[in-house]
Amino acid sequence: MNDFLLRMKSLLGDEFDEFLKFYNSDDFIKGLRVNTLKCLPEKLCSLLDFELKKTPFCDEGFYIPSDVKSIGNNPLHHAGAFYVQEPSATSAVTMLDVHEGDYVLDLCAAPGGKSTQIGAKLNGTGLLWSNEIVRNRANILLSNIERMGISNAVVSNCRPDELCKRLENRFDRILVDAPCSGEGMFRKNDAEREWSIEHVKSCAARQLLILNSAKDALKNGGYMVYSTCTFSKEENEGVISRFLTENPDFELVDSGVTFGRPTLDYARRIFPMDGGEGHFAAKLHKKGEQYSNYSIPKKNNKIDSKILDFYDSIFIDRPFGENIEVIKDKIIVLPQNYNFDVKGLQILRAGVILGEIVKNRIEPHHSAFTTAKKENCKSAVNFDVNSKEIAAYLHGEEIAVSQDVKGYTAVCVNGITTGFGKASNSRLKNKYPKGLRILR
Ligand SMILES: C[S@@+](CC[C@H](N)C(=O)[O-])C[C@H]1O[C@@H](n2cnc3c(N)ncnc32)[C@H](O)[C@@H]1O
Repeated sequence: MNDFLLRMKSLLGDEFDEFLKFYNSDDFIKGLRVNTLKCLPEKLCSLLDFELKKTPFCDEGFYIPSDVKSIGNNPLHHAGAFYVQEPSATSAVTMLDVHEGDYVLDLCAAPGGKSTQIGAKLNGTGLLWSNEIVRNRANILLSNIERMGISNAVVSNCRPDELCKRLENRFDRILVDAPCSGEGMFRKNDAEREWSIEHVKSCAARQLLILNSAKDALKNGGYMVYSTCTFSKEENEGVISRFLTENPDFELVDSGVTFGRPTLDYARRIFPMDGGEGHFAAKLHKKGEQYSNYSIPKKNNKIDSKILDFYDSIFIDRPFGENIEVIKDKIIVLPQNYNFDVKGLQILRAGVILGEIVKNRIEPHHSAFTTAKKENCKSAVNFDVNSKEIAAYLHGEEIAVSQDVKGYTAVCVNGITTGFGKASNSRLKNKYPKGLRILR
């Protein structure tokens, strides 16, 4: 038996044999989370051709049958109706208990499973700040935030210490889904061959550093969830115990959930026997009274009437608000609550790109259409998830539309915005970004 399994045996005692059954099987536990910004669970269940079964870890989480293949190519996935997410990975945001209006920082956010879950909970209110230290992973995070239609997010590519010093006392809730030794993923990718106690210890040290950075950005009275997808006690319990010793102004609190099993009284561990591949999460409270969010002075910046005309020519009721700024060639609608001094920080996106200025003209941006609801689009075409038209659109082809559809037009799958095209003479020119298209 290898060192990893020996440790699991001592951790699990009588339950080890049950764990081994999962470990030795090729069928791993698969799931998805419905994105309530774009679709309700009942609607998704009625549109997919396989059965969804609820998980215990979050209201929007479902198991999918292990033989379901290529779900990422489903048009509803392209439309952001759901996020493919290992079921127990949704537990940490449930424990964070985000409320509408909260300012939430997700410090280790790529590829964005938990950030997009937080974004749905905020439902366009408050602010989501998603940070990822690795640049190419931050780009993937951004693309998922766009696909899931989150209008009130900031995506940054910063070191946690640099970022949190600049954002001192600004957040009601912080998630630290820390880089870890990933033991909960071993069954999937045989990474246990790379397992070593030195790696576990270096992950634990790095996690403590990240938590000690994150604490500065949390308001007094705020809550922080630390989570990993590993089983080792040097990470998880070890990191939480050391953090609490070093920071007496923090306490471990009961998150009120019943999934998985308790550890350190209030933290939760999830093993495959509990219905997920494996997760650990602990909720911390920063003592003190919580003060309310800064009131945002209404900006009186004069917006060029050409920009407003463009906005109104494509969307109804200015769905992303009017906090508009032109940065280089991009017209950006910033989140309403974006009042941060970001000089020197690597910000990839704040809010929604409404359009780009190309040779004195304004062209709409893909993310504006994925974020708007169909009802807010002046022109929209709608196709069924199984239609040949939506398949053609996602492949990058031109599609036939009725004669009366004209100009920039949202393309929807069963009423959910996926992208856009430009219509004339009964044809819709494809504007689905090349990097997102399904290859033949
Ligand atoms: C467990 S993953 C996050 C998964 C993400 N929360 C989700 O739900 O999709 C941890 C992330 O931490 C990032 N990371 C690696 N080293 C880091 C460091 N020193 N500080 C902060 N983040 C780091 C990794 O690039 C990775 O994207």
